[in-house]
Amino acid sequence: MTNIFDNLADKGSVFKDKQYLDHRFLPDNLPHRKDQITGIAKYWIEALNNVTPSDVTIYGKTGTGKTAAAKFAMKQLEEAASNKELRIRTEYIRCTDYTTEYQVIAKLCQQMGRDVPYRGWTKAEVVNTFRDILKSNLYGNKMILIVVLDEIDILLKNDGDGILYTLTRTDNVSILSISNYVDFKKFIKSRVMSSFRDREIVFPPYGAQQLVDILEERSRLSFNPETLTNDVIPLCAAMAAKEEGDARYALDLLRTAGEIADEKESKLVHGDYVREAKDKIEHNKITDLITTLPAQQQRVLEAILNLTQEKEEITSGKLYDTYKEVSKGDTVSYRRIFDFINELEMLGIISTNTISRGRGRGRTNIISLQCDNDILEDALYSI
Ligand SMILES: Nc1ncnc2c1ncn2[C@@H]1O[C@H](COP(=O)(O)OP(=O)(O)OP(=O)(O)O)[C@@H](O)[C@H]1O
Repeated sequence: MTNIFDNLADKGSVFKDKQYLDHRFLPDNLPHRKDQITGIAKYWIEALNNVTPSDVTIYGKTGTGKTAAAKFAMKQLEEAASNKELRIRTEYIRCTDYTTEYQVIAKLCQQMGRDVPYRGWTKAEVVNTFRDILKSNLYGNKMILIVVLDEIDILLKNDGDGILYTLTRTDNVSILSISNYVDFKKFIKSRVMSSFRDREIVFPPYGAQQLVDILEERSRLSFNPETLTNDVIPLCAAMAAKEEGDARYALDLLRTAGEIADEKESKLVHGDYVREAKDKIEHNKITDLITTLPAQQQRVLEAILNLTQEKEEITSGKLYDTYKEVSKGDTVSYRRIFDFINELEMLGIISTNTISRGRGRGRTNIISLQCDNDILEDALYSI
């Protein structure tokens, strides 16, 4: 009997190797980021002269290549250092995974070979262990450690600026911070700012033509030859350029369009599949967002959906009445509904508009849905 996997594997694919479209893949060449990578290298070159480099901060919107450029520079520095037999270490931490100072320092200790638990010790014990590791490497040349803190804004928001205080007060440590927000320094108090004299590098959004270059390079690695029709890459690039020049979104569009071609058993990826891919990505994004909302918030959305389908004008009073019906007695207070409305508006799922009813009759907030009814319905009823 033939194995079920043989049949599926035989179907053929437009992909040669899909891993090259994965977010985690680090290409050997990053088009249009030479200036930024050279910018990092100009500060880090100090390490090759056995001097601790200045701290560096890189800013840019999502998908502008900050992580990729930082990792690329790390690899290059390690290579250059190994040729010179210098003791330079670079350590990368994603602050969405390690959200407190304790966790970051513990992770650094672990990455440098010391078994430190993620809880149970005091902060002082972890920090002392970290400093010991750095000192114990101090024979011959000193060891320079470059710590890359990706999405540092999350860490600072969650746990304050203690991490920067500790790292800036540890000898031979240089920090590279990566942030999506230019104003992340509002989380840093002056006692820390005085020793955190960072150099800043900005990553601008990619333009459509730059995204074409990036996609062309990645598609050569990941797709079989002559499987993309001419309009596919320019379309992905144009759509992603509109979404604030986000290369990650451009790659997602390209990969999803390829997957749609495989699903349809087509030997070619067509422009139409890119449009389908856009809807599919949007659909998945909204579904993910809605399915992870707290249950009461989902009931509020269900009430908004019901009223929208009945073509009702949605005021907060009417919404609260419908919400009570939907949630069958298990309700939150009328006041709490306003917090929910604000949160849903921040997520971009709904919008509110204040209108005046005419003299003496006050002002009313009208709520409207900002996402497709069908997508919302699918998401709410799939929970
Ligand atoms: N110049 C480039 N050449 C090739 N691929 C790129 C380039 N810039 C970004 N990419 C790719 O786009 C994706 C997103 O890039 P990256 O993660 O570096 O963005 P980011 O700015 O760190 O985004 P975020 O702030 O969301 O973390 C990755 O898969 C990366 O390999």
